[in-house]
Formats: sequence, structure tokens, C-alpha cells
Amino acid sequence: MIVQKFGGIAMQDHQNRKLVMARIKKAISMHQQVLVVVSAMGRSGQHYATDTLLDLIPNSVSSVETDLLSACGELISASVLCAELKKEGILATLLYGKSAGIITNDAYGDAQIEKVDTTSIAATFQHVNCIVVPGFQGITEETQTFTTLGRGGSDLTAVVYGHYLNADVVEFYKNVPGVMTSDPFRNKKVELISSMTYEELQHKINGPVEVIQKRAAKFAALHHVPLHIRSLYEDKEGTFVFK
Ligand SMILES: Nc1ncnc2c1ncn2[C@@H]1O[C@H](COP(=O)(O)OP(=O)(O)O)[C@@H](O)[C@H]1O
Ligand SMILES: N[C@@H](CC(=O)OP(=O)(O)O)C(=O)O
Repeated sequence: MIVQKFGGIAMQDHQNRKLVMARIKKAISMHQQVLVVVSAMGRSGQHYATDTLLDLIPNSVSSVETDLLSACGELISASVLCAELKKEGILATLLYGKSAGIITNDAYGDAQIEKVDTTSIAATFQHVNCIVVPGFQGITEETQTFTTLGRGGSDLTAVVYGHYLNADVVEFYKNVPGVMTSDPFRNKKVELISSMTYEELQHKINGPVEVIQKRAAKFAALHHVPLHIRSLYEDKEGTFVFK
């Protein structure tokens, strides 16, 4: 099985999501089981993007209500993609909240994962080969309230599932060809790095925009989760990250 993660840019509109669905279809035929992790659609200003949702309320202090509000972005995105996949004839199921199994503490806005329960996911894979889960969120064990895993946290969701489900690889589909020598949106003279170690990846994450969330890269390094960071738009291999 593999895990595929699609971020805000990939999920932003139907045109991009058509490319997303093509990637999922291909992955099902190659790996049989695919867990799809999605982020909220688009970036600030787009209707259901995380920053747009958070702008709806004045208080920026992380709390039950800010985390529930931002978690809605990924719930919307996952619901829409799951419906679109079904329309395309792909047998897909949406799991979230307790069924998604990511249990955290109650540090709203930057919750720490305490437990991952893949029972529902494993049971669901007995019937379908594609499960869609919203990234960036967990729930607390005691009160079952939604929490979020820090900005960019869908990357962490994907890597965590990759580890607990023993995935062949975790794929990240980006608007860049992979990890480059530096951010291609800031520097013209850049080259793709076709493979790198976890340590090298962690060193690369130093600019204002992270190619992958720092916490996710750290977790991958700790558990040796194989990563493939690649473009949604080009059918070329990107960057493989391993030990
Ligand atoms: N070394 C690098 N190589 C590639 N991209 C980089 C690098 N450093 C920073 N970036 C930035 O990381 C971004 C990764 O995409 P991101 O917005 O995080 O996607 P997603 O929504 O899928 O999480 C790129 O758009 C790019 O601006
Ligand atoms: N939507 C969340 C989580 C996330 O990981 O998003 P993206 O994959 O678009 O960076 C955020 O903006 O922080």
C-alpha cells in the first residue's frame, strides 16, 4: 500500500483535482491500496483555505474553536474529493475523527500525537482500495474534540500513516519538481535533488516556506519512512528520501 498526500495547491480547484484523481487511479493499479491525505483547498483568500477560515474569527489564540474551524477546511476538501472519486467510478471511502485514529493531546494549534489507531483504516481496506482522510487534524481521547498538528501538518499526517500502515512509500504532490537546491520561487538557478537522506532533507528546511513540514521530516527520519516528493504537473520522478 502507499500513502499519497495532496496539499492546498493540488486540491484548490476541479482542474487540479482531476490531476489528483489521475494520480490516485494510477496508484491503485500499481499498489492496490491507497490512503489519500488531503489539505484544505487553496491558499489565503480562497473560500475554504485554512487562513481564510481562521480570518472568520477575531481571536487568534489557539483554542477548541480555532482548531475546529481550521479542521473544517480539510473536512471539506476530503468530502469533495471523495465524492468526485466516486463519480469517476473509484470505490473510495472517507474516514475522519475517531475512525481516522489520530489521537492527540489538547495543545490546540500544535497538538502532539499520543496514539495512532489504524483499526478502522485496516478494516475499511478489506472492502475498498482507496481511503481519503483529512490531513492536519486529530482528536483528543477524553473530549473527542478536533485538534490540529501545526501549520503544514498534513505532511505529518501522511508520514505518520506511512509509518503505522507500513506503506511502501509516502508520496507528496507539489507545485515543484521535488526538493531543489533552493526554493525555485525565490531562486532562478536551481536543480532537482533526485535522492537525499533524512538528514539532508532536514538541513534543506530552513527558508520561510518549507518544502515539507519540519515535524514531518523529523518523524520520517526517526522511523525511516520512505518519502517521494514530486510534481503534480509533470510525470517525472522527483526526490526520494531514505536512510
Ligand atoms: N528546496 C526547495 N525545493 C523545492 N521547494 C521548496 C524548497 N524550499 C522551499 N520550497 C517551497 O516549498 C513549497 C512546497 O509546496 P507547499 O506549498 O508546501 O505545498 P503543499 O501545499 O503541497 O504542502 C514550494 O512551493 C516552494 O516554494
Ligand atoms: N491546511 C493546513 C495544513 C497543511 O498541511 O496544508 P498544506 O498541505 O496546503 O501546506 C495549513 O495550511 O497549514
